[in-house]
Amino acid sequence: MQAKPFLSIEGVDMTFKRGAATTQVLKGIDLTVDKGEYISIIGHSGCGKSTLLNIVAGLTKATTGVVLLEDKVVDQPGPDRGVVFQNHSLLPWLTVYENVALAVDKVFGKAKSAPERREWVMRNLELVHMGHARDKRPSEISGGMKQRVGIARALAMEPKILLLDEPFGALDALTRAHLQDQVMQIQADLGTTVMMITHDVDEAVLLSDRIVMLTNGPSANIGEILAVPLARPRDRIKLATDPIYLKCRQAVLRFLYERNRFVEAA
Ligand SMILES: Nc1ncnc2c1ncn2[C@@H]1O[C@H](COP(=O)(O)OP(=O)(O)OP(=O)(O)O)[C@@H](O)[C@H]1O
Repeated sequence: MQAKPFLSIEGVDMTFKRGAATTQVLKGIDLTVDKGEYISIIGHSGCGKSTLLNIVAGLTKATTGVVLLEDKVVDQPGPDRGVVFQNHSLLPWLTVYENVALAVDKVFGKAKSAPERREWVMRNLELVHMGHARDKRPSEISGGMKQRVGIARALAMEPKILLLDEPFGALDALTRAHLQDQVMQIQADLGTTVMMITHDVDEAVLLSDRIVMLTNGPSANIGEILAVPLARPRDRIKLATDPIYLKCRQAVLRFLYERNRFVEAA
């Protein structure tokens, strides 16, 4: 008998209704993700990437179809799915430590003692190298640092899967590269399963085990899935001339700019 998939998206359609108008955004999405896999979702603006991630997060209910995480139906948000958005969602009146502690207390309030929870908050801040800024408020740290705290907060809930919605999209190129390396390191250390939305072809190839390419909407579906057979750990400088890297990069570019060229809606 075949093993059950870790995450399974089955026959997902999504139609939004506004008054008499209806728009079908996603049509017939089927995807399975293995435990420990790093999956990227790529596609042109407005094709439905965030909608798909929100359905997996339990923030949006699919019109038809089902999402199963370890065989359990996803029908609401839960701590087994840690979500990080492009723009950090830290509470501005709390410190870095308190932002993470809020999530930890909510999830582990009963299971861990107060000292254990404090140690766990700090361990997760250290994981993203933010322990030194524990007493700062979000307004006192950079955009990249805020994203790192957001990642620490998501990881501190010990989610089964990390859902990243363009987590590096608002960052400058150097900060972005630094954070990509950190996320790769964390994933190698913890074996986290990740589903990440990105617009960035190099980011998708560098980080992913597989790249899921969505066709243009309306009624977007999965046009192609590309396996990225690059050994880990991955080094961005060495990969810049690696023939497998270049071949994967070209395959994604071809999909996006030849077969599914972006057409701006009228
Ligand atoms: N709550 C909603 N109500 C109505 N339409 C929506 C809603 N959420 C998303 N849409 C529409 O669904 C389509 C897909 O949006 P979505 O944000 O999922 O795309 P995306 O691929 O993530 O875009 P981008 O790359 O620009 O972030 C868009 O046309 C958007 O206007």
